[in-house]
Amino acid sequence: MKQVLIATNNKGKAKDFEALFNPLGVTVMTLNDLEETIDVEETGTTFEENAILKAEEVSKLLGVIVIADDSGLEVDALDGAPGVYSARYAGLEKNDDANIDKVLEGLTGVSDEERTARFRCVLAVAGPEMETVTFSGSCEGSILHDRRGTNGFGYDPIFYTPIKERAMAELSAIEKGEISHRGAALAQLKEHLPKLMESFGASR
Ligand SMILES: O=c1[nH]c(=O)c2ncn([C@@H]3O[C@H](COP(=O)(O)OP(=O)(O)OP(=O)(O)O)[C@@H](O)[C@H]3O)c2[nH]1
Ligand SMILES: [Mg+2]
Repeated sequence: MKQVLIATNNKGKAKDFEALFNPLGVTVMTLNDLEETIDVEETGTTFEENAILKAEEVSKLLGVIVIADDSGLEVDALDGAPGVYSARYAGLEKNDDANIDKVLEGLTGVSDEERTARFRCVLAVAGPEMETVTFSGSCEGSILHDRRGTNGFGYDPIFYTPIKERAMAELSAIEKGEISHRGAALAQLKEHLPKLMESFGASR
């Protein structure tokens, strides 16, 4: 069975990747499936820097090809925040619910027209004997006034996607993958790296 290792501890991302990879006959493993605990410090100031950092460090530790994902939400009325700090916007403990509250509070009194936002995702692929490569994707939408739906993770309950006319958290994982920043970045990866897809079979 073909397998790909995603250098993430985020179970929500893992589900997104499963929906994207499983139809291709590729199973997804993440850092949560390993016995050792690996948590790379994200010291970069861009999604790209952090994605490369996570991919290269985990690949070096395990000696296999890995994909890392660095992603986040940019809200225009908040000058692009939370951006690269999306996971810890409301505090170091990474609390999705508190992060959502902080975004909603920051947008108090902001009209529907001015609530534009986007998700961004950079995927970095790193492995022994290969140059690290990156692929990016984005997904435009706007921030709702209240939570809607229970699927997904992070800011999905308050992110409205005009393409699907629903909140991201109201979409199935498959539907999310069709329009998401992660789906778009992975589509790039697949298009440009058919060779790499073959080598996923050797990564275990
Ligand atoms: O509603 C959302 N739907 C998404 O599809 C999504 N993608 C990213 N995000 C937010 O951005 C942070 C990433 O930060 P991040 O890339 O550092 O990941 P992380 O720290 O959660 O896990 P890891 O991969 O680093 O182990 C996440 O925690 C979320 O708050 C999303 N929110
Ligand atoms: Mg992180």
